[in-house]
Amino acid sequence: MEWYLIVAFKIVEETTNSLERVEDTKNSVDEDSVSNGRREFSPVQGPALPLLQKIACLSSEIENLKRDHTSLLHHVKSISTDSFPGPDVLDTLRLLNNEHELLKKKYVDVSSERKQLYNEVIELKGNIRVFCRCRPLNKAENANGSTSVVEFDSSQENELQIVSSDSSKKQFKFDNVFKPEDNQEAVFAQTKPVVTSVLDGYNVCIFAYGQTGTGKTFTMEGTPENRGVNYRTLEELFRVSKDRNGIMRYELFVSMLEVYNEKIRDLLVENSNEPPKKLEIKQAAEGGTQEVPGLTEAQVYGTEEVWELLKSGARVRSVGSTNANELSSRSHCLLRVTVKGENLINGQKTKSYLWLVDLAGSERVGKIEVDGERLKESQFINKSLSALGDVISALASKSGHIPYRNSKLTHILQSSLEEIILTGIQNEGGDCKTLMFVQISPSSSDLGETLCSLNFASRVRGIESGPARKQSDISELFKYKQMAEKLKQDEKETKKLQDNLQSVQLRLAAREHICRALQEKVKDLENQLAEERKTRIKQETRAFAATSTQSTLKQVAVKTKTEKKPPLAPSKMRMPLRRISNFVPPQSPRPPQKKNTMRTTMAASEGKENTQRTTMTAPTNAKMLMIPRRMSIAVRPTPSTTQAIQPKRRVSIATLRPETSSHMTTPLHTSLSRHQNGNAIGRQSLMRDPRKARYSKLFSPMPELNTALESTPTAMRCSSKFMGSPPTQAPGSWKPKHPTVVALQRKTLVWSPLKARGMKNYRRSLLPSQTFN
Ligand SMILES: Nc1ncnc2c1ncn2[C@@H]1O[C@H](COP(=O)(O)OP(=O)(O)OP(=O)(O)O)[C@@H](O)[C@H]1O
Repeated sequence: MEWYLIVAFKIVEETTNSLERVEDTKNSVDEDSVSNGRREFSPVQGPALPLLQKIACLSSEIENLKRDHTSLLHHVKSISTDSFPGPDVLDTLRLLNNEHELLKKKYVDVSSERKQLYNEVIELKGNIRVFCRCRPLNKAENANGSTSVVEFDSSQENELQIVSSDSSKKQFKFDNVFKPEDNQEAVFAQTKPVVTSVLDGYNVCIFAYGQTGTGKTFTMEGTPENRGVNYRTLEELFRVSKDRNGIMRYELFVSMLEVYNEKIRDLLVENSNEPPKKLEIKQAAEGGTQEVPGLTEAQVYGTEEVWELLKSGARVRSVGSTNANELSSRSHCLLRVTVKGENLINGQKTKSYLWLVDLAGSERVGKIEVDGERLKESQFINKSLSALGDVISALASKSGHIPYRNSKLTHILQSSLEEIILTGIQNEGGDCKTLMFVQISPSSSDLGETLCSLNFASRVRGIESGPARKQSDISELFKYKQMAEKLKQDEKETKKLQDNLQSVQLRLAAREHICRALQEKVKDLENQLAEERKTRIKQETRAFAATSTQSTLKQVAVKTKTEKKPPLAPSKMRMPLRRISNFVPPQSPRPPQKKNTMRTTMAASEGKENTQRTTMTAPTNAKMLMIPRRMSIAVRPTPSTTQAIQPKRRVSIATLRPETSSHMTTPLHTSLSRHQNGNAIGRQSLMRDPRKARYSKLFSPMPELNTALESTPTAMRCSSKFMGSPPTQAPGSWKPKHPTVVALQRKTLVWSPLKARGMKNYRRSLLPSQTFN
């Protein structure tokens, strides 16, 4: 602008100068002509004419120049007023400049906030997301009449049910479920948000898993008519990067490799006939990511170029024919898209990877009937897939060690499965985004494989990772961890208790076994006893018959008849033996004690050889000391090694009560006498023991018996069914007649193995306690 003004001013200046010069010339000419005119005016006027013409020309020239001058002046004037900004304009310009800077800064802030929010949305949906896609029944399946075992309930979104052969249904839920009729667009619409994260600097990994022939390659690669996730992803990346043009500058690079039999092969080599380069995974210096040195990395600028690259890579891929898929992928195919981004506003640089993985089919070797090379391939495939499962499990359980290096597949995907690495001015932390497509077949013939795949996918879906979830409530996570710890402890304790319970149950079983054996023994003994009783009754009946013939004893017989006790009830009518249990039975009530009649039963064991049982009624009165006493002794013969245990024999012995009680041979009496001899309080202490006190009462006088004894001859005194015994009977064959004595004689006398073992607790339960009545 300034030069223009300067030029204008110069022109005006020059015009003014020339005007002045012209004016000067004109004036000088006029002066000359006046002087000359005076001189030439008189007689000679001819030579003045050219000068006048010259003046006239110059005058018109002056007029022209004057006009130009005026117009130039106007022009200059207009330039100076219209073109130069005033101070207001300059102020506005300054303000606008400031505002522009502010907006730039705001944009950077908002764009990073958008990135963050977008990332959070992805994380809230799940950093590891699982989509299930079911392919339609194919021609072969339709031809052989296979039915679909997959059911989709429209009311339950993202769920599917597998109908088993027994009509039972198993339900599965995923982040998205695609039915056979869902097309490639529908599938990619749900995939898109995850994919575009890579442009924000996040690592993304998408892989397709499933049985062979279920559509993994169809989903990832697609066909020219139905392009898959790989192509659509790159198309979307180009679209978004174009949208962000001017703010972000992106560069996209594509690599394609396959892991075949645990070897890495570059699929983008120029000449596929060349021997394959040996590629290895190396830890990169920057950020510790996994790199494959020597792997072709082609920069791509447009979708068509990408499509050509994908096609050429797919052509080189190892495929083979199995009976499950004519073009079965025998390797894991990995397409890596490297995105380098630069923020044009703040200069921030990012580098992120997007892995698009078409896994080899998870097949059962037996099912697809392969052998030779195919078998070897299948083994490698299954090994690497199980390594992937292990990594996922370890991630799910937040294990300290994740076995990435167990296979080439997991090793190469390590950084994509763990954390995002951003290079440049600013590093942003965060987990990578993983999306898995679990591909299934609807056919009933693939039911087993379908269930396996769905179970694996459910396990993957169980991984709850991602900073949004982690950061959303760290205390909650800590609480869960503690709960898990407690659960582990509880489980341990439960196991311990179960072990204890088992050992107690074993001991109980052993005890019950012993108890059963003992019960059987008791039953045997009861039978023996019944036998013995029968024999005895017979003997007694015979003795009674013999005595009843004697007429001299008629009167006595009449008397005895009134006192005679009814014969013992048959064994069936007696109280049954109590069942042996492991519990101590409650104390049985004491038998009612008759006034003046005391009874005791004592069992005395004399070693293992025999067992004696003594029953007696004993008055302590001096007179009564002479009353013949009767002791019943059960004798068990010495067990011999060659003979079975003989039934014990019982003998009844009538004895005379010795002069002093100290001569009693019963255990009670022995103990009593020991007390008496030892110290004076012996008896008192004995009396304090209720059982012993009961025994001691036995030795108190019985008035009833005393009277009878006074009025009846010794041989006749006892009222019993044995009253018929002749008076001439020898003292050894004396039979008591008193009902109590007789009853005591009849009391069941049992040799119990429990007694022999000292099992006192069982005594009450095994021995009848009511035989005294
Ligand atoms: N959703 C679908 N719609 C139509 N056709 C499909 C679908 N999914 C798969 N197919 C067809 O099924 C056949 C097998 O698919 P594909 O080769 O993708 O299976 P795969 O899982 O990759 O098998 P492999 O593991 O053996 O490589 C192909 O012919 C494919 O076109």
